[in-house]
Parts: sequence; structure tokens; C-alpha cells
Amino acid sequence: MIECAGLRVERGGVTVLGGVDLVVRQGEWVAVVGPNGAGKTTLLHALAGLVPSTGTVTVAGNDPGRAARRAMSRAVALMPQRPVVPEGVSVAELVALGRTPHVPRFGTETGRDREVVEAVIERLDLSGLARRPATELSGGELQRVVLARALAQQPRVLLLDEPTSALDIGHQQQVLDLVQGMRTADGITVVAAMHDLTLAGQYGRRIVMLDGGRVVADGTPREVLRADRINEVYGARVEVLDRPGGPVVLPVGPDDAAAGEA
Ligand SMILES: Nc1ncnc2c1ncn2[C@@H]1O[C@H](COP(=O)(O)OP(=O)(O)OP(=O)(O)O)[C@@H](O)[C@H]1O
Repeated sequence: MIECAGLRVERGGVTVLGGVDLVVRQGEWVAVVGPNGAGKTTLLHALAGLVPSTGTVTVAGNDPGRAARRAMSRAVALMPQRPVVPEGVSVAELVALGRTPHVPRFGTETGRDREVVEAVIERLDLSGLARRPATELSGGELQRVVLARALAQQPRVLLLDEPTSALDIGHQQQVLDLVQGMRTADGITVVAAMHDLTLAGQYGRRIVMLDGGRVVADGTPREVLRADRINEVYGARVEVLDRPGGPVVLPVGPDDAAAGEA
């Protein structure tokens, strides 16, 4: 569903992705992890055709740099890290914008479009907010609305940029369970940049770790989420517990570290 070979991106004269090779099969959930500035957002933007890149990239049969925007938007939805919300737009209207690539150029939305929008609003627990201006939402509410817009697009490939960074623990699980359900029911392919490594390993059956614009590890959560690697790549202090649901990555507090050294 996604194939990149030697994918490179330069921003402001600096190489921010330096030759990424990645093959993602249909229905896979790949979690992209890595420290701040590693290139996660840039990778998602290159897959969505939002930044110029070199090398070869194919996403759902399209070359993101050349495909017509409507064709790309019917196949690929990106949930951005920093959504731009137009003034005066309600939550329901913002979610309905996800149907734009499916509405004929000079046509109007159909009953089917409205059904899809209503279904995602309900599934993301947004019915109570539907009439509110989207600019007045809390960060977590807006994050769910922007995910709803991406799901209303009914894409074959869903690119999520930090989809749960503003959500409380209950909504994190609810939102990721919903995406997981769509992946298994509809076979959509998910690539999600995530900072929470435990959640990344619980939902992503495969983890790709970036550092300095390069892939430094690619494998199952148990293979990639090793304490020594995380400590080195992130400059962190963590302990990894092996649990049946996947590795649990715990920060080691300053007092624990001091006790360990004593
Ligand atoms: N328009 C730009 N001009 C110059 N440099 C840029 C531009 N956009 C991104 N960069 C740089 O590219 C690098 C990768 O950025 P990117 O946003 O892809 O990282 P990230 O892994 O998503 O980081 P974070 O975890 O902080 O969101 C960073 O060093 C960033 O400063």
C-alpha cells in the first residue's frame, strides 16, 4: 500500500529525511516513533504529497508528488499535528469537509455523505459538540474533531500525526480502539507518528524508529522498544517491562536512578 525507496526531503537547505526505505502492506498499522525533530511529520507529509521529495514513493497506487489532489484525498487522509481551523465553522461542518473529495466537482453532498458524517460524529462521541464553533473547542476536543474529519474521508491509507497528544487517557484508548476497529473491519492502512511509546507498541504491530531523518530500527514492538536503544536515541532514562500486551516503557525518575547507582 505504501512503498518508499531512497525518500529524501530537504527543508531550508537542510536534509531532514535522508533516504528512507519503507514498505507497508495493506491493513498494517505502523507506528513511527523518534525524538523531536527526527522527521516523523516530514515523512507523513511526504506520503501525503504535501512536501516535495526525491526518490520513489507510491501510496495507494499514487505518486503523491504528481497525483491530482482529489485522487490523493480520496485515497489518503492526514490528521495533522497542528490543524488549521477556519473561523465560523461548526464542528459538524468541519467533519463534513472530509467528504469534499467524494462530492462531484459541481455537485452537492448526498444522503450517503451525510450518513458517513453522522456516523463518525457519533462514534467519536462528538454529538454534543456538533453545533459548536470549532475554534472554541479544547485541544483534546479539537483533536477528536480533526480525526473525525479524516475518518469521514473514508481513506485507504490513514496518516496520523500525534493523534492522541492532547487526549486524556480514556479518550486516547477510545480513539485508538476506533482506528483499530476500522483497520480490521475495512482493511485500512495506518501510519501513526506517536510519542507515547507504550501506546505505539500496543496498537502498532510494527514500529519504525527515526532519528536524524533516518530509519534506525524497524520491527515488532519487542524488537524495537528496548531500553538501551530508547535511552541512546532519545537521550532518556527508561525501563521497559515486558507485558503480554506489549512492552511498557516507563520513565525512570531521578530518585530511582540515584537509588540504582547507590
Ligand atoms: N519548513 C522547514 N524549514 C526548515 N526546517 C524544517 C522545516 N520543517 C521542518 N523542518 C525541520 O525538519 C526536522 C524534522 O521536523 P519534523 O517536524 O518532521 O520532526 P518530528 O519528528 O515530527 O518532530 P516532533 O516530534 O517535534 O513533532 C526538524 O529539525 C525541523 O526543524
